[in-house]
Amino acid sequence: MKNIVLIGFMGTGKTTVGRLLANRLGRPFFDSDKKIEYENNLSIREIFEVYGELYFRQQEKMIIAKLSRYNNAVIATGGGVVLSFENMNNLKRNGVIITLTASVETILERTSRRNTRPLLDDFDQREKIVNKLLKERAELYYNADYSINTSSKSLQQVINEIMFFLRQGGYLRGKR
Ligand SMILES: Nc1ncnc2c1ncn2[C@@H]1O[C@H](COP(=O)(O)OP(=O)(O)OP(=O)(O)O)[C@@H](O)[C@H]1O
Ligand SMILES: O=C(O)C1=C[C@@H](O)[C@@H](O)[C@H](O)C1
Ligand SMILES: [Mg+2]
Repeated sequence: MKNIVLIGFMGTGKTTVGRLLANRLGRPFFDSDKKIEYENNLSIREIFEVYGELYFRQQEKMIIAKLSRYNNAVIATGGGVVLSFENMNNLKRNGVIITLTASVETILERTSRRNTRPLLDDFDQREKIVNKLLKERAELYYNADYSINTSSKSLQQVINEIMFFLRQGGYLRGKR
């Protein structure tokens, strides 16, 4: 069975929704950011600080290539996974791609809860940075089989909407 792959901007809920969805479906869950942290024995923040973003993107490519070879998994990706065609080609080969979106306001609120995202470190400029990155990436996030706006939706509502799409699309082969 195909992997279910969540893409989308920081704070749209990929990690949280992915874990819950995997539980619901009884499938294994992988988060590419978490995998990179584990394999490097460093946090994303430390990787950016010590080795820089380019190194992080290389690590991300390697991990995405590995995860794409799995079957039947739920995969939450990092917000910048769409920046590489190679990543998206790998993920699409054996995956159904779902984009999570959210309003700028929602993104700012959700990403301020924990300061784990080095690209949003400059607190005074966060709104500007989010708007800039969203503009640069908006089109790339359309590169999906389905898209859900998660603003003002509960986690349960998001999961239910994904489940509906997966059933309709025949991606669950009759499983609940
Ligand atoms: N639908 C939702 N309603 C309320 N809170 C949510 C919702 N989705 C996610 N959250 C919360 O928003 C925060 C960010 O979510 P999460 O870390 O899953 O985002 P992400 O897309 O994985 O971000 P990143 O790209 O940085 O990894 C978490 O505190 C999570 O609990
Ligand atoms: O949007 C991005 O470029 C990022 C999102 C996070 O998931 C992490 O992958 C990292 O902080 C970079
Ligand atoms: Mg995440």
